[in-house]
Amino acid sequence: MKTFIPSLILSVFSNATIENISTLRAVENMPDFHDWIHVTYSTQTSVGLMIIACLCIIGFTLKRFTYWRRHGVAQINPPFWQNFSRKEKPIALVYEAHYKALSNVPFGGFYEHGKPVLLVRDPALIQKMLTTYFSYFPDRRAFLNTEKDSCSSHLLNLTGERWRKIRKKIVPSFRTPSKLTDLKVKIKTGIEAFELYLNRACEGKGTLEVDFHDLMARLTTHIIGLTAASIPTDALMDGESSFRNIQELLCVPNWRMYWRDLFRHVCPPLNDVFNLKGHDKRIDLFFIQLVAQQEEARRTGGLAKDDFLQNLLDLKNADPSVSETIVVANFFFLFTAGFSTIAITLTYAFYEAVNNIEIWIKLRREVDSMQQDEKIDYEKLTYTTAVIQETLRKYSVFPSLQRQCSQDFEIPGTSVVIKKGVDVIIPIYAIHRDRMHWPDPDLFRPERFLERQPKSGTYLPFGDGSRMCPGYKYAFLELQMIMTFLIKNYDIVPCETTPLPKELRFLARGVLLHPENGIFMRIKRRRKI
Ligand code: HEM
Repeated sequence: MKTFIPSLILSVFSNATIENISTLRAVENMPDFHDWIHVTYSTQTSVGLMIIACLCIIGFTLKRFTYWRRHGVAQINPPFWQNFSRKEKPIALVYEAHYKALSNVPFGGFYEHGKPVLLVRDPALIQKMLTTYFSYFPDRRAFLNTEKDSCSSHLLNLTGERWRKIRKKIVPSFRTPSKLTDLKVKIKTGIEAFELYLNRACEGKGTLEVDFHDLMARLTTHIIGLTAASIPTDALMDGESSFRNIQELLCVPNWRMYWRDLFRHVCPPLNDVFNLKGHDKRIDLFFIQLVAQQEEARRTGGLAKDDFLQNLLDLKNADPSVSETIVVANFFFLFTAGFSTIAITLTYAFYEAVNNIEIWIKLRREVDSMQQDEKIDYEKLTYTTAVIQETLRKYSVFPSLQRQCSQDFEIPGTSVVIKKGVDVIIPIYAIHRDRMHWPDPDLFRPERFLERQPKSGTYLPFGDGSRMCPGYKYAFLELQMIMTFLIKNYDIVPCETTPLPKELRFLARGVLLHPENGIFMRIKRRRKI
């Protein structure tokens, strides 16, 4: 076998074969024999070429899938096909499996769509990579063409100077104390509209059995409509909601998205060749039209509004380098981040609280002891805040943080160099459920946040460093306001279809930690006390 393949390859190109053929060509009055020789020759050539091609593929694959081993880093060897197969497992669990497989090392390598990716486990190293060594890891993995793709050139994907400029300008609109006070008023308006919607839905039977995730998504969509664009959305109206339909397209993955992602990951230049978009065209169109309508209405009405969109429009008017695409993309992202992350967190927080009567009683005691709504000091809601923190630990909405190495980086204390362009994954879902850092990690125990501060690098629901989530204060405020409103005014209990903890599944292929098939619960107006 050892000599068979090389001799076959040689025979394809060797003079001997050519000489034989020219001798035989002299026998021109023997057509059948000539044909036979021709067929044999072309079969030999094809087989030879196929073998060469196979050898090249095998060589290339072996080289690619031993990248980490060759660089002195422990690696996970998934079956080759798994690199390209459709992900049937939620990404949180895929990375958790890698995290566990690399349990003896501070970092290790794996392969995603054939590309080497570094998974970092050590909290101290993670902390440093996100903060002290930020200049080596300033950006996330970029698969999209932020120049051409309407909804992709937003903060999450932008890099370098373009990212810095936009972040500096839009972050104050949801972080400074005065802005947070304004936002509080808008969130309250949204909650009031929701109360009418919920009471209407509970009418008749007096109780409502509902997919709590869908209910929370309607509420948070309505609120982000007010805070981001000062518009009431149709999410709290009966019947079809255009906003919810668009969100379904965005959050529920399908085959088209899978193939698009695969092409993008395996061969990024295909982005440009086929002009691949990050999202369904209908999503792009929806947000392009929404921004254009709002811009026109504000120009003709002469009315600048106090919201996220106005901030982006002001930025575009003041700086010619800020394009319409940047405005649409960032508006799209704030809108999406603003509804989905908060709806998911609320769903799991209530799921845990209603399944644990002690937690529910403690929450209610704290909320009932507070003053009337207008005067609630959310800072003082220590137990409610601990429930939110514990929810974000057990169910980290973003299961991982991503970075890309921008210049060769030698990991301190080792001789391992992370090469420029290598992707880095920080598996926060797995870290948040590691018993080394969190005793009884599957237990929902808010008290752990009242007892001690988490160790640095072990609790990262909002990321860290200069790329940290700028919306975390706004998110906390909204979560606290919605939780106090619901706990104060409604009884929420599990129903027959509420999944047991062991039955709870996350949506496979989703970017965020969506519950699969929603979480049904029963909700009823609380009797006046
Ligand atoms: C429970 C709610 C939320 C969670 C758990 C969350 C989590 C995260 C995480 C983990 C990141 C990546 C951080 C990193 O790479 O270090 C991120 C980025 C981001 N988030 Fe949030 N987020 C939430 C709500 C929001 C809200 C309400 C907004 C705005 C309205 C928002 C806006 C952003 C933006 C703009 C980025 C990109 C920041 C950048 O790259 O400069 N997030 N978020």
